[in-house]
Amino acid sequence: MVGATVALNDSPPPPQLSPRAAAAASAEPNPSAPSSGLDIPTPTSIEVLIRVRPLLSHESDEDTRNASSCISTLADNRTISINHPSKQLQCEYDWSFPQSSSQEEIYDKVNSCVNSFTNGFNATIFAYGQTGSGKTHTMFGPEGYAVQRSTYGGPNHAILNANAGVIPRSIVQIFKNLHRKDLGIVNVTAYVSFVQVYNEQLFDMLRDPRRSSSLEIHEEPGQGIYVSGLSEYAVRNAGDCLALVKLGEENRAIRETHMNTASSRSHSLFQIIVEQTRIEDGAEGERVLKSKFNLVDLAGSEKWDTRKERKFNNDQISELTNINLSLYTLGRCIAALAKNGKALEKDPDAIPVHVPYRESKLTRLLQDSLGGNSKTVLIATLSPASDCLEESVSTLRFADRAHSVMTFVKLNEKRPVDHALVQRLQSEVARLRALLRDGGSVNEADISGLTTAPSTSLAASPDSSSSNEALQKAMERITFLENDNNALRKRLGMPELPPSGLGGVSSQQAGTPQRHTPSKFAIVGGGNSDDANRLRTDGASGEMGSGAAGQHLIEMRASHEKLSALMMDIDRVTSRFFTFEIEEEELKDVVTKFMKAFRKEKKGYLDLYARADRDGCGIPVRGSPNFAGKVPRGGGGAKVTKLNSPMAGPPTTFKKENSSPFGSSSPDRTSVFGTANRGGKVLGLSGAVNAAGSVGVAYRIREKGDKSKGRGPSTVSPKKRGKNFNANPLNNSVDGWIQDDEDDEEKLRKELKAAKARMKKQMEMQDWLEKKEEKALQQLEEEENARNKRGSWRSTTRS
Ligand SMILES: Nc1ncnc2c1ncn2[C@@H]1O[C@H](COP(=O)(O)OP(=O)(O)OP(=O)(O)O)[C@@H](O)[C@H]1O
Repeated sequence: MVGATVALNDSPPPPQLSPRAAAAASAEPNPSAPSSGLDIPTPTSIEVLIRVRPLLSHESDEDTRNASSCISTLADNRTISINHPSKQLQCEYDWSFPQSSSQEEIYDKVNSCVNSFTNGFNATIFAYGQTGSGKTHTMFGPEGYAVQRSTYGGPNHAILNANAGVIPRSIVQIFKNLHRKDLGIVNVTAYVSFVQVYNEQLFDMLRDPRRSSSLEIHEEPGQGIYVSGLSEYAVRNAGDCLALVKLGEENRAIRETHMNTASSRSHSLFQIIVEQTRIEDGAEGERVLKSKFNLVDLAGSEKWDTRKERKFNNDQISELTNINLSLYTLGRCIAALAKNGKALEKDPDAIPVHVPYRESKLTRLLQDSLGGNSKTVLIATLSPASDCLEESVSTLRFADRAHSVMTFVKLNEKRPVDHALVQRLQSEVARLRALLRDGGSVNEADISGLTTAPSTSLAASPDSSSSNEALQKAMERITFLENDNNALRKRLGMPELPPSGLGGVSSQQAGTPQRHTPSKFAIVGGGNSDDANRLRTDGASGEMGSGAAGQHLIEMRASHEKLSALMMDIDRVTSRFFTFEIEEEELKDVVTKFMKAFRKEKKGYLDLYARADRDGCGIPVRGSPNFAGKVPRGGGGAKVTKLNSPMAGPPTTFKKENSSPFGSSSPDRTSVFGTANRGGKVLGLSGAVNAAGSVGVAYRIREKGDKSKGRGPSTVSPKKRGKNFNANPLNNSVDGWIQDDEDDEEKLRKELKAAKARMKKQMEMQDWLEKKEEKALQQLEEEENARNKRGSWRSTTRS
């Protein structure tokens, strides 16, 4: 359990909050801080909140369950206390909510996660707990929680009732944030999707109420994990979003069980993706942020009760088995991730154990949230009833493990190339070249305005040796600018320019105590392309000038190229794994090999930087006072912008249909600002409402590969999408096609037959699962022991 835990009875001694976890928790990125450096993943532990709901009347009813309340929270708001004749236990988490907690109090504790999301970080909030323990109540609100939608659809018109849960509250906060004037947001688009995992199959909750077309999960480099075929609705305001939540809830698989009159039989994932462009005061150029927010309401775990077995029909058996199976896999993933976190803490080169994400749809869907790039909060819900004690302890154990899991949070930022800056750098290089050719000296004023370049003083001096020194520095500076310029050109997709040669001198020339003239430079490089090529070749073989910076840059460039090649190799082999061309073992072997080479090369690269720094080349290096937080690339201290970020987005395009029944089809209606304001000023909010009074929300569909299509709902063919597909999610009546009853009956009969055939197996599986869980945990222990003995292999906890 987190922090100090007092074990009162038979519970094992509590693990303390690890130093690494504590450090990581304090190292959590500050979303409102300037972006620089936040694209470096920050290890952050999953935040664990526990909520104990009140005892319900049917639980305490003497004629039915006659249960008493045996779980409470202590005044420190962290400790959960179990007080039952068979078990006494106290354990501490990040926060524990007492039975009397309001929905608002719960939300207040996750609000920072919502703010992180709107500031460009991926975030996840998920509710876990026994069936009937209050997950849906916490995430959505109790049945009938009223959310008023505005006719105008502005964020402040979405009025929540006090019972509204985390999801509706988050939505309102998200749109409030996106409309803040001080964040420099000039354009923003928000997409919403809602998917459920029912019987190990994925269904679109917004367009497939009858669960007729199951969807597949895919992963592609640069895009992460996504559900192919899932509709993503472009929402303009909180009102749109809340209407979709409500619709999705209506389409969720629920059933009355002995524990809950409306028990969710599927795991649901409500996802919001926000793509925003910001232009901040005083910042160079615009930033594009793209972040994902996952709000997950899991189906509840439930023990197989043999006394009630007879009352279960085939569907129930199938649901229960699948729910338990996926939660069991979730538990194993959490256990493996927790082990990896602890092992890495002890030994950074520890070999991670396998995390079985692929063994269930749920864990595959949540892979990023559990061990990837996401700030994650777990809300574990408990019933205080004495007859739920066993399940409650099991939930607490799960929560405890979850807290040891590290995710790696980073800002999902893309800084589009600033063409003006490139132009300025190019003309700066040209100007410096001209100055040198004319035999003039270069002084500080000549290079003003280039804040990212090395700040070498180039004051002119009548003394020939110091002027030679100044010249040397000027040449180093030119090399720097040329490299920087080429790095920018590369990002623009433009061909690299050959080195002019002005930035490098031979050892002989460097030692010449005379002012360099244009003709001298012509000997080295002279700006003509042949010479430039020669220079590059010479440089690569180490003959290029003895100017320290020139030499360092050549070596660093070579090292950088090797590192890039290794990264590409790793990327290639990983892609092959995801396309099932190679097995996990092979992946591990190859990656181990590459990582070894990579580490070695990286060390050399950092050493080069250190040497360069020592030699006074003005290149910031880790540990030196001028290091800004990351190793510069492209041969200098210029600010590095990560273009190859995972925010490349799904392979989708957005298309609007003129004939859309969703009201206006103006091209701006997908923007939260509702205006054609890309890069311009915000003109206001769009609040198009169609004649029927339902807000029109267009959507796009994620497809595998790059054949994505955006569609207007009116163009979707019922046959293509399945006959029960609801084409218009916000129209309450299912518009479209008429059911073919006979076909359905036949289909149902077949399904029933198949379910019967599976039933026996599933019941056996139930027993087998419990045994397997024990075995898996034992195996993890063994693996950890073996790993401690074995050599070193460093990796992340990602599977
Ligand atoms: N904090 C709470 N205060 C009052 N009632 C609550 C609270 N939490 C849950 N309940 C009530 O308990 C019952 C079960 O809650 P809920 O449906 O949210 O459970 P669940 O964990 O989502 O169950 P399942 O996994 O079966 O879907 C509901 O009637 C709900 O209104």
